[in-house]
Amino acid sequence: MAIQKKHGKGRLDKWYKLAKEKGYRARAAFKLIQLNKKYGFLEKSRVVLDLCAAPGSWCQVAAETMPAQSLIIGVDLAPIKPIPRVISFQSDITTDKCRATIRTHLKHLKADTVLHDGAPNVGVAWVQDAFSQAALVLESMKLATEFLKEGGTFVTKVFRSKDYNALLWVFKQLFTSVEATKPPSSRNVSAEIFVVCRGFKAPKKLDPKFLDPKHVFAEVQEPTPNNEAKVFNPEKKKRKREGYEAGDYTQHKEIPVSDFIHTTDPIAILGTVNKLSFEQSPNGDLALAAVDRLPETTQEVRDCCADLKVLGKKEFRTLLRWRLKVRDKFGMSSKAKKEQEAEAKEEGEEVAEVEPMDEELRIQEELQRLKDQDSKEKRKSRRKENERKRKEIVRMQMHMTTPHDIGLEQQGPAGEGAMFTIKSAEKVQDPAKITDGQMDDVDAQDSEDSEDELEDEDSDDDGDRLERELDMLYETYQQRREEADAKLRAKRARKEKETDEWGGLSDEDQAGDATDGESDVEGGFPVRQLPKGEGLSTQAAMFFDQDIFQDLGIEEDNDSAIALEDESSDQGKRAPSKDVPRESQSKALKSALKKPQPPARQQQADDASDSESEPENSADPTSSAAGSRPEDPLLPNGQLDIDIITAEAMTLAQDLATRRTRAGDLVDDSFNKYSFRDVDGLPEWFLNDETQHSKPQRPITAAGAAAIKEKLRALNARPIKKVREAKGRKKMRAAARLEKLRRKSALLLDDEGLSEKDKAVTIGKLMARAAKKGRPKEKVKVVVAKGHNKGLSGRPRGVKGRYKIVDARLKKDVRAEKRLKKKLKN
Ligand SMILES: C[S@@+](CC[C@H](N)C(=O)[O-])C[C@H]1O[C@@H](n2cnc3c(N)ncnc32)[C@H](O)[C@@H]1O
Repeated sequence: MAIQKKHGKGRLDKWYKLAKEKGYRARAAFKLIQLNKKYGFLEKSRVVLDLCAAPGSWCQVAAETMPAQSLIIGVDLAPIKPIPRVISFQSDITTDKCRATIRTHLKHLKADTVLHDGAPNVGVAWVQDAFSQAALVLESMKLATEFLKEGGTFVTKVFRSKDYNALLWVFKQLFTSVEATKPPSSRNVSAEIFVVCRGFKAPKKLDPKFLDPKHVFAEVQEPTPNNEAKVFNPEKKKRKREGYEAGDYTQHKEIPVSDFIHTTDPIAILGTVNKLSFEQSPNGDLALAAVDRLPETTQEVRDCCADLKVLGKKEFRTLLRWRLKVRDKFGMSSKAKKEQEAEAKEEGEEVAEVEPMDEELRIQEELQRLKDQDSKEKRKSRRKENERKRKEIVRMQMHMTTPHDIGLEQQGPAGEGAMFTIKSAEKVQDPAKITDGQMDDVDAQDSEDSEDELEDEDSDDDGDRLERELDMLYETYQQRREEADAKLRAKRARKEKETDEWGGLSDEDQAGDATDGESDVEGGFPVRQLPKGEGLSTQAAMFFDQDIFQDLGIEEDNDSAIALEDESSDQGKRAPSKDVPRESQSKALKSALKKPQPPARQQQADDASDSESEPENSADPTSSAAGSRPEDPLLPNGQLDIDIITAEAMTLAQDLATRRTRAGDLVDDSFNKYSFRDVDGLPEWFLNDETQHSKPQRPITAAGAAAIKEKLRALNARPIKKVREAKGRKKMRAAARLEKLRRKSALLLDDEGLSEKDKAVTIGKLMARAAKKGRPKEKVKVVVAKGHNKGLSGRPRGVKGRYKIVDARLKKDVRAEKRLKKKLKN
């Protein structure tokens, strides 16, 4: 049998060495020291009970820290070598004998603090270890409740297993404050955590359930299983902080597809399992074979089932939808069941009804069913209402509605029985009907449809629920990613800022809307008025009046618009460098280098994709070069202050400089197939995923890449911040000295009592002193008076600069004196 090395898991770490150095019997001593440093319970305690104390390092710490004359009792299964000021004995803390012995030692006293660092004989299997440790904790708490005084403290070690939350719950019932902490000396690889429970409530009658392992560990469960972590972050699961499932010690999990179809919690399966298998067992599985042969079981579904750990949200959705379809086919969904019943009724078949044996039981069941139905409906309406409110708030934040509108809606026009609802309006294919006042048709159709709708709602219920669950999990997952990733957080903040900054409809817009006379109506659609007399030709004005140009800043910057107009209309006829004024060119270039503003949604999507790639990898050179600043300020010399940081941007800049590309081409290029993707109504998760790839790939040249490399090299060659700061400080001090000197010299010059010569001499001295101050202090060379330097009166041979002759004996004596002083101090 292999011998386990004592230094496995890095046991001989710094705490181990420190414990040896300080004379503690175990490195665990530092855990108590650190816990006490944080909560300070030992200094206030006069009586401490240390359960599971061997070899005794916690007792040692307690004896050191607690006031003199304190009572410390330590107990363990293993013998504890005597420790001064500590009473120790050997016993099992789960036995009555141990309890009796403690009582005899405590006499009439109660403990201020009960410590428990117990660990059962570990190494059998994680599940058993974790469970028996949790049970031991409960036993120790039993003793604590018996011997702790009111307001006392209980410190215990707990393993983070699935029983952890149950234990915390019990502690919270008995103590006013419960905090879990992991001291630095506790190894990160260890699942142990320490719980400090303060303010023992000392209830007169203790509910025995609190101390019953069967009750505690069976009843108190984790409130909600963290399916999100399972679905979107399978790696997290590997850490096994929650502990392994009983009897499940393998990493790879494979279950038959039929289990996935049958389960009531498909998301949990998707999160925990590696593969859904279509393979038949030796005895054959009919359900599996049927699923395998269904036309709905496409190759895509099979591929998805083969490895669940590599799937994204889209694929999970596909699997969930497929499951619903299969359940429908097999008559497992509520819709299918209803259909079957209806068919049976139609055919005049008698639907077998099982008479309940007991009338009372039947009534109870019926009541329960009605209750369930009622609560389901309530939940549904609450959810709908919440969703509506959320949307309303978003609309309000975007100035798309006013609180007044909300009030109106709440009062009812859009609610039940309303004369006109958008929903009913949507159902009418011809909007003209509504304008003609033919709402009767609408209502009739509405009432007809309402039954179908109800049925649809029922049948889609399962799918909706699962999709909602999946959406929620995805949202939480995104939030967690944002929390962990500062870049994503910054991106989200920027997005929010953009949304906030949108000022809604301006007064002008509204005024424009109000004055009908100014906008022509053609075929029922308002036609935008062309800008008049702004120096653009009518054709150009119409062209630039398109929505996509609205955010380009062309209107604000008339010159650049003219330059662009010239370029767009005269392309090929003349080079802009010759005919367009230089200033206009620079402005056109500026607006070209600014990221052209595609539709708002597209830009958001682009932003999202940017956040996930490093600036160097960004495929949009204009965004990575100039996109970091909202405005590109001009340098004092009038040049654009654009920091080019990517090879793509550098290539583009070089192309622009050498006229291989013109600003106009750049603008044209920006309107590519990616700019006008129709993203309306697409879910956020899809956009997040898709926009990583939906962007143009711009070529880079070797020269561009080399230039960026050179730039980075120059950046890296700069001195580090500390050095630059030190140099800056030095410069500042020199400037201050010079200023002082200048002031003093001015005073001296004004002094009429001094001759010109004296003034010159004094100023010369001042300058010499100031120059000397700036120089580093010259080191004094110490020369020992021995050998040929013995008895020497003058500069020793070969020594330049400042020197000091010292006596060898004196040197030794001074050193010895210092040593002695230090020793006495310690
Ligand atoms: C990690 S050690 C305690 C170290 C101790 N706190 C120290 O500082 O030296 C865990 C101890 O729990 C003890 N133990 C486990 N089960 C016990 C039980 N039922 N009764 C008493 N002690 C027990 C073990 O004998 C072991 O010495």
